[in-house]
Amino acid sequence: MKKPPTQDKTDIMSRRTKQTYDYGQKNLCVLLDLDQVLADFEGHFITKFREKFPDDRFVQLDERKGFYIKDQYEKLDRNLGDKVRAVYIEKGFFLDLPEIKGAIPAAREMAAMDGVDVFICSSPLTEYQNCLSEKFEWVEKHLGPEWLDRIIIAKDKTVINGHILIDDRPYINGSCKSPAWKHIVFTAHHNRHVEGRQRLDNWTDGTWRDIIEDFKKRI
Ligand SMILES: Cc1cn([C@H]2C[C@H](OP(=O)(O)O)[C@@H](CO)O2)c(=O)[nH]c1=O
Ligand SMILES: [Mg+2]
Repeated sequence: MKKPPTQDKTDIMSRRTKQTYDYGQKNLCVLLDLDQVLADFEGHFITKFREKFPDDRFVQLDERKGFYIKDQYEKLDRNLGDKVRAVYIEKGFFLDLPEIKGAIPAAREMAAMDGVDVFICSSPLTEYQNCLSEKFEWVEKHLGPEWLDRIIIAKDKTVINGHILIDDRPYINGSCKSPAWKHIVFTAHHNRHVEGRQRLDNWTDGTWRDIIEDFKKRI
């Protein structure tokens, strides 16, 4: 069993989490995905794509299907793949993502709940050059500098520990075949065809609180 650290060593730790070590109480660890859970990747993509390539065909949000935007556009026209990529690798794309409605107040409220630790768990693009630093900037801008300590960047989210992962990607695979977390699918146009999954549809109707309270009882 992990021993409670001495007072002077805990300074940074206790600032980051409300972890209680082995005093008999356990915190619920919630992993929040960033793109399409807190930040509106899909909506911003369409705006930028149409600005940059006004003469090209595009996919309306309510016609989106499948996780990768590029795959669907390439089915429309195989030359669109490079244009899609050019939109999201451009400097400023990730920084300028608007918030998903209600996500920021919900994340703040969740992090302030007793017995709950919240982390942001996001994958970088392989073309990380702009995306990686802009994810940190986005979090600092929208949630504040104290949230920088809560960012987990992982290409493979299956190896990350936590009780719940709220993520719009419907199938999350990786080297760990039975991840510690339970995946709650955050509803997006691209995943609404996927059936039989526990979901969170939005941050505005308060149902996220029921999910958190329910999981708190289960750990
Ligand atoms: C290429 C691509 C990336 N993304 C997001 C998912 C990842 O962020 P996140 O893990 O925060 O959801 C990030 C890198 O792939 O960009 C999409 O949501 N759709 C796409 O088509
Ligand atoms: Mg996502």
